[in-house]
Amino acid sequence: MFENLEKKTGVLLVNLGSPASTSTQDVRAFLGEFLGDPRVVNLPRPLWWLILNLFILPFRPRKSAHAYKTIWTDKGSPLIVFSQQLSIKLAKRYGNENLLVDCAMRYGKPALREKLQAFKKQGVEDIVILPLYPQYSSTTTASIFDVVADEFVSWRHMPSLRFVSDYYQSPVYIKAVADSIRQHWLNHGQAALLVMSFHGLPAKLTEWGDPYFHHCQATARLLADELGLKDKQWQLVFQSRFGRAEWLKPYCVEVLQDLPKQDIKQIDVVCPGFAVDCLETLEEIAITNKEVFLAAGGKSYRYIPALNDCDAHVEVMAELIKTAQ
Ligand SMILES: C=CC1=C(C)c2cc3[nH]c(cc4nc(cc5[nH]c(cc1n2)c(C)c5CCC(=O)O)C(CCC(=O)O)=C4C)c(C)c3C=C
Ligand SMILES: [Fe+2]
Ligand SMILES: [Fe+2]
Repeated sequence: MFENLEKKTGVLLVNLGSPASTSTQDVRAFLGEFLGDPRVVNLPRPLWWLILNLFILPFRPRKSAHAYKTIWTDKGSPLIVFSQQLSIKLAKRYGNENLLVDCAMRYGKPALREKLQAFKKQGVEDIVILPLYPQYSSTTTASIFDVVADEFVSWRHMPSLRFVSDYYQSPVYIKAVADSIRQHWLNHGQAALLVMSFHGLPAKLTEWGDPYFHHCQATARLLADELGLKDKQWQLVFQSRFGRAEWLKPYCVEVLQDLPKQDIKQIDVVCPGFAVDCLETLEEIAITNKEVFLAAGGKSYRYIPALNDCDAHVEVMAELIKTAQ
C-alpha cells in the first residue's frame, strides 16, 4: 500500500526503551545510557557526568526499579511489548517482501543500530523512521535522528531516508485518540473534567527553540475541539518532572491536588503524548497520581489507556508512513 515501487523499503517504529529487567543493576544501566545522552540533559559534560555518577545513579535506580516492578508484565516492559505488538500488526496488515516493518528502542534493546544494520543486510534501500512521539522534542525525536545519522557515517551506500519528525496535529492521530476517549465515555460515563497530561521538559528548552510545548498545546486544543469540549471541560498538564529545575507548567501533581478544592472531584485522565502505555502512564498517572487526587478529596479518577496496539493505531501508523516525505 505504501511501498516505494522501485526500492525495497524498511519501516522502523522507534520508542524510548526500558531496562532489560526490573533489577536495580539493569535499571542503572538503562538510566546511565538514557540520562548520559547530551540531548536529554544539556549540562556541560564533566559537570553532568559527576552529578549523574555521584548523586543520581547510586540512588535513583532502586526507586525506579521499584516503580517498574509495579507495571512489569510476563512478557516484559509494557512500553516494549506494546511497541512490538503494534509493529507486528502493522507488518501483518501491510508488510510484504518489499516492505519490511520492525520496531526498535533508542536506549537498551532491541537496539536501533542493530535494526538499521538488519535492514542493510536485507537489501533495504529506502528507510522510514517513525519515532513514536507525536510531539517533537529535541530530547526524544532528535536523539533518535542522531543515532540514525551516526549509524550512516559508516555506510558506503546510504539509503534514502524519510523521518517523521512529528504528528501532533495529524488528523488521523487526533481522531484516533478522540475516538478512544469517546469510547471510554460510552463505557464509563464522562467526568466533569478531562485532564490531558503530557510528559514534561525543562522550561528553558522552550526558550532555546524546542517546539514541544507548542506541539502539546496544539494537540490538546485539537482534541478538545474534536470532542466538542468547552474550555472549562478540559485542562492541559505536564507530568514526570525530574530534578529541581523549572519544568513546563502547570505541573500535573499540583493541579490534581488543587482540583478537589475547586469542587472538581471526578476526572478522566488521558496522556496523548504517549503512543503506548509505559512506566509514566501506568505507574505515575494510573497509580501514584490517582492516589494523590483521591487523598486531596477527589472521588473518581479514571485513566484512559494509550492507543497501544489497537487497530485504529495501526491505521494511524500506516497513514503517517504513506504521507512521510
Ligand atoms: C532530564 C530528564 C528527562 C527528560 C528531559 C525527559 C523527556 C521525555 N521523556 C519522554 C518519555 C518517557 N520518559 C520515560 C521515562 C523516564 N524519563 C526520565 C527523564 C526524562 N525524560 C526518566 C529518568 C525516566 C525513567 C524512569 C524514572 O526513573 O523515572 C518513559 C517511560 C520508559 C519506560 O520504560 O516505560 C517515557 C515513554 C518524553 C516524551 C520526553 C520529552 C518530551
Ligand atoms: Fe522521560
Ligand atoms: Fe516518572
